[in-house]
Amino acid sequence: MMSMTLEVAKSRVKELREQIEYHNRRYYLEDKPEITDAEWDSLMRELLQLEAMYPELADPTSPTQRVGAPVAEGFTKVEHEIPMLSLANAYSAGDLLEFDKRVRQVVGDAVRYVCELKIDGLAVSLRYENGVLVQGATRGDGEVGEDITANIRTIRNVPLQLSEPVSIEVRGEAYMPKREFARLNELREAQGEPLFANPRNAAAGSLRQLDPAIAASRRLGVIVYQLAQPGEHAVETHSEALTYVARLGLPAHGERKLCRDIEEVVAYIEEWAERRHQLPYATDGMVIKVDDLALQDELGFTAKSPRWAIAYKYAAEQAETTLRSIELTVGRTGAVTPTAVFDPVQLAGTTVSRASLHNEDLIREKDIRVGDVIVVQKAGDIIPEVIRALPERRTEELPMFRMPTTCPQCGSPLQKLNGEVAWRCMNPECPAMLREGLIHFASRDAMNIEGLGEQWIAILLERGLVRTYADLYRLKKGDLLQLERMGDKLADKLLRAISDSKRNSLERLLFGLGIRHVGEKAAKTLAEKFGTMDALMVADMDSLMQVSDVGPKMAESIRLYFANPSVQQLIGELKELGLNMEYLGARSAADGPFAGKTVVLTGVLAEADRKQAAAWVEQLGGKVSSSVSVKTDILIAGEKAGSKLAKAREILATHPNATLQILDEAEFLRIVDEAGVRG
Ligand SMILES: NC(=O)c1ccc[n+]([C@@H]2O[C@H](COP(=O)([O-])OP(=O)(O)OC[C@H]3O[C@@H](n4cnc5c(N)ncnc54)[C@H](O)[C@@H]3O)[C@@H](O)[C@H]2O)c1
Ligand SMILES: [Zn+2]
Repeated sequence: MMSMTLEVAKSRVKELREQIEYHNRRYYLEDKPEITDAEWDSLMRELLQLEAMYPELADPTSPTQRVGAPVAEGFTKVEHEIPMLSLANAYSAGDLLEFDKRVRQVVGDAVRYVCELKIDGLAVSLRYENGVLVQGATRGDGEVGEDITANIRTIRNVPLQLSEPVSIEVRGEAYMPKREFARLNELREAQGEPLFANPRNAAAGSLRQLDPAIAASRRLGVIVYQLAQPGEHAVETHSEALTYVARLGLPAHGERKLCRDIEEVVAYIEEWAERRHQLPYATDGMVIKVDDLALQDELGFTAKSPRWAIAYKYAAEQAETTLRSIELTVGRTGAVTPTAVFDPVQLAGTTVSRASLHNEDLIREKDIRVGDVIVVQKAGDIIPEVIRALPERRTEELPMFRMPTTCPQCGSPLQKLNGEVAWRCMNPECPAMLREGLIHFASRDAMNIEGLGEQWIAILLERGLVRTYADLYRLKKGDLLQLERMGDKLADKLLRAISDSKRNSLERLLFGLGIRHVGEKAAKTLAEKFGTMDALMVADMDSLMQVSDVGPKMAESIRLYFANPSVQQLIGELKELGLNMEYLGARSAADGPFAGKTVVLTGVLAEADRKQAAAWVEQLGGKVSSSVSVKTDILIAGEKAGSKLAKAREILATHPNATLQILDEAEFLRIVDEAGVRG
């Protein structure tokens, strides 16, 4: 690079800036990156090096000098009183030693650092006035962000009210837990929707939405890592600021350590290199911050980042292995998905040997062939993916991958519907589709038949006890008792769960049937708008498309589905078997805002007695408990709340990771009213 002429450098710099701008738009605005973070980082590093070598090429509009991207259309803008900046990066212990040297040159040797795991989500600002949440915003370009208050309110661990009536702004990382990311992508794949590249993009894509119902349906969390104006709150160090923030009831960053020197920092980074994969959220590094706020002030900022902090990035974990075969599986919509099967490798804490290849086009684009050396990594720390093959390592000519023309399960011809990349088995009786379909039908978000998991479904199919969805409701105790490992009690329990599911509201059945493009949310809207299965079955394209969220693709798919005589027969049978075919109004408990939460009531409520309030909590999915402990999720505190409220505050102050949320009566009633369970 040293021998590069200015002309060559200039054109390379231009090219890099254009590429980075392009990828920034894909990443920050569209939440759909095309390249990996490591690839982006290397473009950025090259640009930084060139700009350092050729100062005459400096430009204040270069992406090296700017944060993020401007606000997307449709959002209200929020001006940040204090800019929300990025962080400088370190990739080695050497980089950290240099950072330490620069810091000590300015502030002297008595400096302590706080290390915090770098959560891979998106930065958000939360503003409280007199203890009440008034605004949530994205970082945007650092100066102006997007107003996402309505979405932030749906995040369960963000308190709507603090334990003290203070006015503060905090910053934190909004993230999608790894398991939720996996669940969401599975659902999207099944529905033929594009996948999110990683939890960060999924979180950003969920929060940067104009409809808060989307964010609400995805289980996001926030971890607070900064108090915006610590000077106003009588704290002298960053550590104290986070302790204070936790005392207010905010989810302060808990995975942190105060280090005496940079060597201790390096050791802490090592300590977490592997362990971090066990955390419920994805992390991509460690943030190192000068703890003393007065020293932070002395160090100040560059245009893009604070001089008192640096982000150490762990190397993206990739491994090379050999592709042994490409397996084909048939999903519940009939789509045939190729899966790479390779020699087992250690990756981000586990051994992996399989990764989805999604579709034939992708395999051809990446020219992946059985026998190739391939590079694999885990997207967002959780889902294994094949990044590329290394054709230069081929020692012999390998055959190109070819999709079979018939279903690997039932032998019917495969078809490609217009515009789609997936090949599909169109045989409605294909056993593979039925198996996947039943798993989905019984799942928690669909008919919620507890106990009827993948294994029992496989056994029922194998024994020929079930051939259609309707057969589930025809099962007799005698049938079940023939099965191995099926006891009397278990059989009763299973039959009761199956029978209970008959009473589900229409949306669960609609979602469970697995109509293409009809997700959980669309099922709900359709049930609400049409009221009954009969009305929906005869709806024409026009009336379907009048429903918000229903586009031509979904409307078409619904029409086709109900036009199918075997579907009509199935619905008829389900009706005869006593399944409810109507929308039952208010949300069912398992979707309720308190679903899975342990709730404690205390104090006096003005508008409801304790018993009534408890009934609402239960109707909305919560479990009422009488005492406050670390396991409590929500405390509803009325007037004159005493020892339970004190206990809750104590827990929040002493457990930085506690997610306990304190609601007053007004907030509680607002949730109850939004869910429509109050008369
Ligand atoms: N793949 C792509 O196309 C593409 C495009 C643009 C950016 N990127 C990725 O984004 C990065 C640059 O983005 P950036 O400017 O947001 O910088 P960054 O993500 O490297 O670092 C700054 C951010 O870290 C976050 N953070 C997490 N934990 C934190 C903690 N404990 N304390 C402080 N901050 C914490 C904050 O949100 C902060 O804004 C790149 O390194 C790259 O990985 C990728
Ligand atoms: Zn088939």
